[in-house]
Amino acid sequence: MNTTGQPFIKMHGLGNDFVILDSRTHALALTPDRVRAVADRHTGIGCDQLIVIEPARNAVSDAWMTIYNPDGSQSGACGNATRCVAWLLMQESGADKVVIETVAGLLDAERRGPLLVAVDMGPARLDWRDIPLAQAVDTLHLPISTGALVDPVGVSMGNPHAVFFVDDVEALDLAALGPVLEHHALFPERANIEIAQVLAPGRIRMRVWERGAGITRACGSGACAVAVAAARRGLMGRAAEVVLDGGTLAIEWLADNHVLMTGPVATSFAGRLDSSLLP
Ligand SMILES: N[C@H](CCC[C@H](N)C(=O)O)C(=O)O
Repeated sequence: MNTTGQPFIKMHGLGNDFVILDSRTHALALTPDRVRAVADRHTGIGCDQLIVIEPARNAVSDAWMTIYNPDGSQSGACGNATRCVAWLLMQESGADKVVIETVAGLLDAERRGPLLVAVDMGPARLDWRDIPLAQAVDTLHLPISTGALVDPVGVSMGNPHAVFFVDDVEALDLAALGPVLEHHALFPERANIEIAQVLAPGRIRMRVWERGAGITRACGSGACAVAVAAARRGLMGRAAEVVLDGGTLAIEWLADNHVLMTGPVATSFAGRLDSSLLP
């Protein structure tokens, strides 16, 4: 039983799972290699993202959050982890509202139930420069295709997404198509790839190939991107129930262009990292 290593908490949002570290209490020095070691599901703890809660960097936020993919890359957004970190901070303070800051901006989060959290994920970025894309194109119809996936919508929620609308998300080989599209030349910072199928008015099914992580059971920023893309394409209104492999998120694209995401959080276990993973 490791009693001296860096403490961690394992949490998930609809099966999108996280190792959460806290540098406010235990200073740590992460490198891409150490992120990969912790995230490895065979030789490490295993997670879709490694999250670090850091001291707030200004008076308007409660904490800073850094997001690492299991390949060691960083991301500007992680919706499911934001709900989990917000929940931890609210459990700590007893507050029902917190502000989390990331490299992409400030995120307001609010408790909606004992294990239910709403996050204002910030504005949808729709200009090609903000996705970012390698050239000036209409983000409502990106000029790329791979196999049966054609004509996606580009959206950033602080991280890049390409949303493809399809007739049946179960019929596509996302494991084969995802990595090709993630690394497409149109995406200088790569992209998260979503395939989405309208089930009914206000209800949409999606699956995701996450940048730097592969297929995950849920993607909060991806669900926001899908809801915005569907509204922009006129496929539904500005509120949607987004059904992911791991469960359902409620998304609303607000009149001020911010996107509100509401969904559950869950704790799995806590422990301390062996020094072989994080010296
Ligand atoms: N792979 C994503 C980060 C995690 C996003 C996802 N887990 C979420 O809940 O938003 C990226 O590189 O932008």
